[in-house]
Amino acid sequence: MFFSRKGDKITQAASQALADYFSLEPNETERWCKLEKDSLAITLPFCATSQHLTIAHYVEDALQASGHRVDVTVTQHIQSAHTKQPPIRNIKNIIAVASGKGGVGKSTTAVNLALALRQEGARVGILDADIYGPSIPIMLGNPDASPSSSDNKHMQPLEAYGIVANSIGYLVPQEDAAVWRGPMASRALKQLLDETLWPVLDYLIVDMPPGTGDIQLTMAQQVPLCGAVVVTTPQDLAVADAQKGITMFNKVNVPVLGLIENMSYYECTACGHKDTIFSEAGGEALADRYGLPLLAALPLATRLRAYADSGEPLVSAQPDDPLTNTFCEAARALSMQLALSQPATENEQHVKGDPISFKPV
Ligand SMILES: Nc1ncnc2c1ncn2[C@@H]1O[C@H](COP(=O)(O)OP(=O)(O)OP(=O)(O)O)[C@@H](O)[C@H]1O
Repeated sequence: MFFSRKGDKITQAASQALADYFSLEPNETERWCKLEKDSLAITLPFCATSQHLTIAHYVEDALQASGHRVDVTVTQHIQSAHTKQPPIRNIKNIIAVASGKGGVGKSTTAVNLALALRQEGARVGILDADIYGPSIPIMLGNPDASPSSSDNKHMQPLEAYGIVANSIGYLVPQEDAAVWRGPMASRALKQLLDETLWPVLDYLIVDMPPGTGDIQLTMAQQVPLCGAVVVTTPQDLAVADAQKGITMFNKVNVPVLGLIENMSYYECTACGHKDTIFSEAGGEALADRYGLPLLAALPLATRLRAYADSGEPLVSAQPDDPLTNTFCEAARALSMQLALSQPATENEQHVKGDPISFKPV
């Protein structure tokens, strides 16, 4: 009895410390804590590897302050969110990255976000469904590659920088795909999803075609999406289109997990002056209007474009760059938002294990 009451106190104090750390309620963090003899195991339901040590020390200090000397370990386990559509083999969570307007930096954001999720310890894939301009192959440095197939029915995804990828751009010349009508485009997306031999993935990021027309709507309906991220610039025109994107996802009951404002400002590399080229705070205002988290406000930065063009995105090429840190913060916030806002499914039968030919990265 004595021990169980003491154990309860330790778990309560740890839940409170975690709640303080993440600005949550203790009833949300209690289930992450498990007391085993003299140590406390915390299992986060989202990816945040870069924070594990800090969190462990934070909770240890809080426990010590309340008179408990306990070793704390932190790990993470990402579950599948429940979706209406049947899940895809081996993929726990599919997240669309979308934009109402073209050219706002959706693909650049999608690929860096995917790599940031990977840096935070998640197993990640990216599916480039942007039929109008599939740019992921260039950004991953393998534009001339194509997925191999041993049975002419299934494709091996390509691997780059610790993530796996498939793209319409690996399969058909861009001028062919760009003139596809809606049904062909959405059939192609479904095929890419179903016929790729995905290894076990915590997250598959889908880079959607820009816009909010029939093609995008059908795609959003056909894929078991557990959420979407909408990318916009602060400019009124882009924000108005991003708003249409939010409405589109609401229509098909896909929760928007957050917004990313890209090209928020330009900081002069010579004098440090900040210029808000595409207007100011449009993304923030949109996030406030819809009660959505603003996951990041990214500057217009030459190196973000240059690394993407060179075939190794910034997050992979420059792990210590402050912008990489911004992407990692956005990745942790996105992962946490998904874990806390959606019920996880009890049934993970679709997670079968990695294909024999795949060596986990
Ligand atoms: N924050 C940024 N700083 C500098 N350049 C950027 C930034 N974001 C994107 N770019 C550049 O802007 C161009 C368009 O970006 P990207 O292809 O990611 O946009 P998109 O929204 O996916 O476009 P599309 O509508 O064609 O799909 C690219 O050349 C990219 O390198």
